[in-house]
Amino acid sequence: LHHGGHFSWTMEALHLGCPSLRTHPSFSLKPKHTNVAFLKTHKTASTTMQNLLFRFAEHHNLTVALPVQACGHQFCYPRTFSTHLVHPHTLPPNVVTSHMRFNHAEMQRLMPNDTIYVTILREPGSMFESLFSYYNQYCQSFKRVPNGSLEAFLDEPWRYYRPDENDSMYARNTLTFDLGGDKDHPEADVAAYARAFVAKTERVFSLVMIAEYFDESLILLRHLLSWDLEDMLYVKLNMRTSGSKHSLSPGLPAKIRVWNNLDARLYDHFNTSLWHQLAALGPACVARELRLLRRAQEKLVRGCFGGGLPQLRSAAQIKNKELRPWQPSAKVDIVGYDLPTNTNATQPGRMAHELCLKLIMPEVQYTRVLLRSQSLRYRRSYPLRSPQPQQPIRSVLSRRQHVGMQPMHRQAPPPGPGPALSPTATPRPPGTQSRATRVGLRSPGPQRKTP
Ligand SMILES: Nc1ncnc2c1ncn2[C@@H]1O[C@H](COP(=O)(O)OS(=O)(=O)O)[C@@H](OP(=O)(O)O)[C@H]1O
Repeated sequence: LHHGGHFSWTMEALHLGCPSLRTHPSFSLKPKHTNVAFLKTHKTASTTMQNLLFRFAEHHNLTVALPVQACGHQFCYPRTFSTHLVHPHTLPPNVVTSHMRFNHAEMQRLMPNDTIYVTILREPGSMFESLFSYYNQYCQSFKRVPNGSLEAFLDEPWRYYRPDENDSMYARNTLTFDLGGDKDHPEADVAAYARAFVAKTERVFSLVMIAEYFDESLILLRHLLSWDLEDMLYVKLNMRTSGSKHSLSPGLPAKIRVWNNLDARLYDHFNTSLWHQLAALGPACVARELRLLRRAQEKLVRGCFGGGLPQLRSAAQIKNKELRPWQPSAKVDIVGYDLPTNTNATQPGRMAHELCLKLIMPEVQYTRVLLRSQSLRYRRSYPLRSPQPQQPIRSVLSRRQHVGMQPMHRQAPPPGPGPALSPTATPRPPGTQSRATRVGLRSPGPQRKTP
């Protein structure tokens, strides 16, 4: 997959008249941009995107900033991101992509100066329906609603919604919140606030992808980062079964937009700007790249699964535990995939099997695998350090906070003891407290997969 792809892909694209390739004939020689911060927003196809970035990072031997174990697989969301939430074995990073509440200043301290910032948004109607279904057992605003009715919630949202309680960020303007904004900005000057917030987001993020146009967004991303076609391949992750989805009755999408007014403005703005960027690339170029991308995708899927995509399965049906996606509650089915048992035999070697496995590996497991491999690499590069007993989390944090005031990307990995925070811990079931919670590191809400 990774042999000769860049050349043939670039030659094909050259025939398309893609402007960036015409004006930069040396495109194929341009090095890939490898410092990327992807803000993983909620329910926006961000897990599919994260998986693509994890695979890219592994393939190119890059470092991915991952959360300290006390944060789980995300940077202690919904706390605002801070560099002391980054695992020391994952420094200095090239890529960051785990869930966080965005904080530009802290990201600048963490990431190299030439980092390209990317995020993804989704149409508010389908996004809110997904949030409402996924978090119906966690988010109090949703739990209060009789019969779990989305219609009832949207008829009188203020009856059920409490802006300051745990998990309220899933119930209103979730995108704005994830981007670091004020989800409950007062109505009086909300239009001015929205304009300023959109402008600020545009200044920081070089590309805002749109979930409905995922492949088109990937093409823009490919051009932005000078990546290869092979780097953009994916299979969809973290989908609900059709039985877990509710179609929106007429009138609901409009109510959702009013309730999530800041997110709706963000979406409208960046959806328009996505199409401007695609127009600048040229419709013929985009159409051809889409065809090439999808053709390559089919080839990959055939290679991995011996035909089309394997049948989607609910978590309980998936034999390999490493491939079971996290389930938010008994009421929602998140589907995943199983690798055919004969994959090893049909592939030329272990690398291919590994690639197929990673392609469908859910977020929680992949984060754990990556932390383990990066910790190993870290220890190998400092072989003289002797193993130390586990330190209390508070002292680890104070050491890292002490390291604190420097930009982290300019530092060597901090010397000293081995991991105080084991990379092998499993995610905690909802509602249970970790030791870190008791020392005050964790977020206010219960520890679980996506929140
Ligand atoms: N490639 C692509 N294109 C469009 N949509 C996609 C794609 N991949 C995943 N999905 C859909 O994204 C939803 C899951 O989003 P996230 O992975 O961001 O969710 S999470 O917050 O990390 O749990 C989830 O939506 P719902 O099924 O409506 O819940 C997925 O079906």
